[in-house]
Amino acid sequence: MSGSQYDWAKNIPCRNIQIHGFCKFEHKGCSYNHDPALQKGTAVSPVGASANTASAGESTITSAGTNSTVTTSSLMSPSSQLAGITSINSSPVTTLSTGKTSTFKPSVFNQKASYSLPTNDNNDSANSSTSSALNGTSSSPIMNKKFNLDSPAFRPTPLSTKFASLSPSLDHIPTFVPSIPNGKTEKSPATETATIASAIRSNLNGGESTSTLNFGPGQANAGKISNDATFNDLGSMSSTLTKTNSFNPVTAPVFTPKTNSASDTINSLNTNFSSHPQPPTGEDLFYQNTNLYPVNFLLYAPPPPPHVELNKKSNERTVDDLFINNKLREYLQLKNEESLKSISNNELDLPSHVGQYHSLYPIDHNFDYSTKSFGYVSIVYKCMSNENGKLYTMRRLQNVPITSPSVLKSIKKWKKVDCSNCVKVYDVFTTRAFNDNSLILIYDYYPMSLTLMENHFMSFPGKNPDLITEDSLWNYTIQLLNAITEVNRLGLSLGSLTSSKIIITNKGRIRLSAVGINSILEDVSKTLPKDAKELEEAEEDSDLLNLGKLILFLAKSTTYLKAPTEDPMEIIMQLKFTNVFKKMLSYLFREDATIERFQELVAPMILKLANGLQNSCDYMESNLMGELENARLVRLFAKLDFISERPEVVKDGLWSETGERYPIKLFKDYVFHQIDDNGKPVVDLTHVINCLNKLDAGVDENILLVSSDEMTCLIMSYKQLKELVNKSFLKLLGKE
Ligand SMILES: Nc1ncnc2c1ncn2[C@@H]1O[C@H](COP(=O)(O)OP(=O)(O)OP(=O)(O)O)[C@@H](O)[C@H]1O
Repeated sequence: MSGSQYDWAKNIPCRNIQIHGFCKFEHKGCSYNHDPALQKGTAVSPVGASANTASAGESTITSAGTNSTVTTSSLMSPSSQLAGITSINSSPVTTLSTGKTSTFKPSVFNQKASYSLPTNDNNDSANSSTSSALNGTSSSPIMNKKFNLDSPAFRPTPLSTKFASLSPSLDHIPTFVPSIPNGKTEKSPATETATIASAIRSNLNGGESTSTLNFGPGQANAGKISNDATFNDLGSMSSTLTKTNSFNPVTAPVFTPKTNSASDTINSLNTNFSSHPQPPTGEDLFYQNTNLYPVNFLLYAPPPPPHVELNKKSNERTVDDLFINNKLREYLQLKNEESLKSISNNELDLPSHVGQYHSLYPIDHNFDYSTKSFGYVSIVYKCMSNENGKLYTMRRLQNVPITSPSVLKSIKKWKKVDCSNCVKVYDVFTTRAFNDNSLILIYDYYPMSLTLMENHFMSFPGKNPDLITEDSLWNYTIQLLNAITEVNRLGLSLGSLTSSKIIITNKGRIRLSAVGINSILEDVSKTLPKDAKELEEAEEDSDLLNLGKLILFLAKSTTYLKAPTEDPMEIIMQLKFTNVFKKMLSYLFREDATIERFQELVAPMILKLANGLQNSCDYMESNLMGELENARLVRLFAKLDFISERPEVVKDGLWSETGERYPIKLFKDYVFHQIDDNGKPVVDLTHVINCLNKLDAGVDENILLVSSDEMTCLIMSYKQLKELVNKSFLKLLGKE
């Protein structure tokens, strides 16, 4: 390589040094300049070469609480190194660790990180240096000769003339318009672009613009854009904006989430069986499936994933274990949800009140009113008493010919029935509130109940009919025997037992749902001209026989009868159940059957049932115990909140933040307002419950309480805190 040939390069900094930090051809003939003085301040500094990064190895990240000193180079990503981060400092705070999350690090928010970004000057100078070299503005005469401003520019020959006439200005470049599918209205690209732009603008401006977008069904103004499939995505995106901007809490429709929960199933049944199904309104369509999940039942205690549950050691607990069993909780919450359902009176043309009862809500699942269990159309509502605010079930029998109030007298005796297998009856009266002559009976309300008929023979969305097994039939028999025994003891008779008048109020728990009606209707029928023979036949059936008929009806539905017959004994012989069961069932059809003898017959099974019930009681009690502990903590929460941050005593030096009760405020910060190393809030229920339990017990364990500005640090024991809390609370009550 001749020295004179590459003389022009001797003032140009070598790019190898700029890029790699060194040039391996420096002494092997590279003609570019390797002088460090010239390199500095010209191009982007290579890693480790700048003054900033030279000190990087000494800078530290001081993690509050851990006091760890870590070299920046080991922590920083290459990009941050390039960005020249020198140090992230925060004042170190040492705290006492009382658990895995009990390190309070308020200082993390106050970290003042100093960043040293590469300056534009450097880049500019590098660029200018490079470009000057390329543009030949250096003093090299050779560059001037080879490549200068006067050199002809490269102009590619256009392949087509399509764009030749277009202006190079950005404003004049046409928008890309995808080909329009068949059948779609064609719009000029310019119109579309303008319309989209105006639509977005109108949405962003809170819909002030005159152009309207229609993104959801039921919107009054069906805009022109919404019909165009090209804008569907844009529409769905912008609909959020429109909805948010135009939301008015006063006029907004009440949102009822559509869920897959059991209660929803029941709800949907109401719709499915309705004889006059209502077409969904625009709002219904809009809201449907917006919330596929039931109300946030798991918001505060999600169940652990199955693998965690499986691998849990006997001494380990999850947050889930601190609360009532999830399935039980969900079930109870669904019941609560069902109890709270309501409907506007106008919607179903229901009276606003019937006597002292108001807020009627139909709970029938079967809207086929042609089936008349009692010879009259019967409709069941949930209602609320104006007297005590409790929920009740109102059964309405339409057009019962009651001529005298004396026919209602029998209810007095029925009110005395206090049996766990009978729904308690409270009241009976007649009303014209429904614009007819209705007989009303008021019963206890059991949310989410299904009749035996519904449970075993009907399928609802999300629920198939439950299988009838020998065990379930024993269960029903014994529970109904209990009801019969109690009713007979009071000198009453149940009359016919039908599967649609027995409700399942809990797993395997059944209750007679329409007690007393038969007695009233019998008295009513006595006031009417009646065939004497009919009356005789009605008297024949004993409660035991009625029980036998019901159990036989349920049992025979499980078996295919080879020889269809009406004779109960023959049917029982064909059943595929144990002989003990068959013996029990056939006894119910004997004329000499007595309750006492029947009770003896089923005694072993009663013991089995009693065992199951006691186990169930124990399970419920253990859940109750857990909730008892939670209730204790709720009271403690309330106590703490009653004491701290009271506005009326803020001027009281002793009570306010800087006064005697200051540790309580700091303790609340310690429990609820911790943040982790990254400044993220620590949401750890275990920590909260640990701390509150220790406070409640007043343990002799010290904690460090630090104010958020780190100006105050207190070391206190839970014992001292408990004394302070109690003292403050008594003072608040004026008892100190
Ligand atoms: N005390 C009650 N508490 C809660 N729900 C009840 C109560 N009594 C009845 N129900 C519910 O009301 C609904 C209607 O009950 P009803 O006795 O009218 O049954 P049905 O199948 O409609 O019978 P029918 O065809 O004879 O009218 C059932 O789903 C039942 O579970």
